[in-house]
Amino acid sequence: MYKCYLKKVLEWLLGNKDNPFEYTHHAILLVGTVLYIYAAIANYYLELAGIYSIYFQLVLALLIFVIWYLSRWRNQFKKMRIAFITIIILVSIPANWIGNGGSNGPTYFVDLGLLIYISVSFKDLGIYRRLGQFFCIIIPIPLILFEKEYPDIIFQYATETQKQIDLTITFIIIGLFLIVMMESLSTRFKLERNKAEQLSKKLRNLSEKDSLTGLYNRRILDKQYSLWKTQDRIFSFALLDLDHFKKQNDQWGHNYGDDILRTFSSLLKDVAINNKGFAIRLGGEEFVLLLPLSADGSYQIIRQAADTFSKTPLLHGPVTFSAGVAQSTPNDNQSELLKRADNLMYQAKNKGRNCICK
Ligand SMILES: Nc1nc2c(ncn2[C@@H]2O[C@H](COP(=O)(O)OP(=O)(O)OP(=O)(O)O)[C@@H](O)[C@H]2O)c(=O)[nH]1
Repeated sequence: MYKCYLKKVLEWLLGNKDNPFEYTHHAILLVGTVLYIYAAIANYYLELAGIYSIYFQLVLALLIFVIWYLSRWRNQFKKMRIAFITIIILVSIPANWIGNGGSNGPTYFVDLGLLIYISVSFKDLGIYRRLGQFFCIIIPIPLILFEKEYPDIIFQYATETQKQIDLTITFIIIGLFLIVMMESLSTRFKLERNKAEQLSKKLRNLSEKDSLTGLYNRRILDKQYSLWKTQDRIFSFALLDLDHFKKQNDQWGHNYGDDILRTFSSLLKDVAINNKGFAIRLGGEEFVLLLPLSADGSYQIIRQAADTFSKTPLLHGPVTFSAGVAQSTPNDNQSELLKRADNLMYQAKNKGRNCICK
C-alpha cells in the first residue's frame, strides 16, 4: 500500500519508469532544485557566502525547477535537457568555481559528473552531446586563467577543515549521482535487451512458422531432416493432403477452408508433440509429419489421426485426408524420400481417398 502510493508520487514527479533517462533526468532536476535551496539556506545561516551569492543560488533553483516543469508537463524533454546542461556548464560551474575555492575546490568533481551524464544520456542529441562534452573538458582552462588573473574574486576556504568538508560532501553527492546514472543506464540496457529478445523471437517464429496454421514451414523440415539423417535415426516422412478440399473452398468459401486448415493443423500439432516429431505445412492443403518412428509405427499413429479427424465436428460435415508414409533409408536423400511419400500419397488418392499408404 505504502509502496504503491510512493510509486504513484514518483511517477507523477518523474514520469514513466519505462523511460529511464527521462525518469532519471527529472529526478536530477528536482534534486538539483532542492540542493540549491538547501545550499542557499545553509550559506545564509552559516554565513558561508555573501547575500548576492545566496540570491544567485535561489535564482538557479528556480530556473532548474522551471526546466523540470517544462520537461515533465509541457513535453519539452529534449529542449530542456539542452537548456539544463547549458545553464550548468556556462553558469553553475563557473559560479561554483568562484564560490568554492577555485582550483582548490570541488568543481572538478561536478564537471566530471556532468561529462559522464552528457556522455551517457545524450546519445540521441548528436552535436549537442559533442558540444557538451567539449565544454566540460575545456572549461577548467578558462577558469584557471581567470583565477590566475583575478585571484581575489575566488572565494577561499577559511580553514583546511572547511575545504575538506566541501570536497567530501561534493564527492559523495557526485558519487550518488553517478550510481543513479549507471542504474538508469543498466535499466535502459535491460529494457532494450528484452525488446531485442522479443523481436528476435518474433522474427524466428515468422521465419520458421506458417502464419495461417502456426505449424512449422519447409525451413524446419530441411533442418530437421538433415539433423536426423546425420544422427542415423529411424524416422518416417508422411505426406498428408486433404481430400476434395477445393470443393470445400468453392462451396463454403475461402474462410471456411481456412478454418478446416487450422483444425487439421491443430490435430497434426498434437500428433507431432505426442510423438516427439514435427508437423509442417508444405503449402496449400499439403502437410508433412516427420516422426521419429518406423513406417509401421507412423502408419498406426496417422491411422488414429485419420479416425479422429473424420469424427471432428466441422460446420459443413466431416473432411478426410489421404497420406503416404515413407521411412527414411540410409541411401536416400530428402527429395527421394519426399518423392516416395508423394507416390504413396497419390496411390492413396487413387484408391478412393480417406486412405493411408505405406
Ligand atoms: N482456404 C484456403 N484454401 C487454400 C489455401 N491454399 C490452397 N488452397 C486451396 O486448396 C485447393 C487445393 O485443391 P486441389 O489441389 O485441386 O486438391 P483437392 O480439391 O483437395 O483435391 P484432391 O487433393 O485431389 O482430393 C485449391 O482450391 C486452393 O485454392 C489456403 O491457404 N486457404
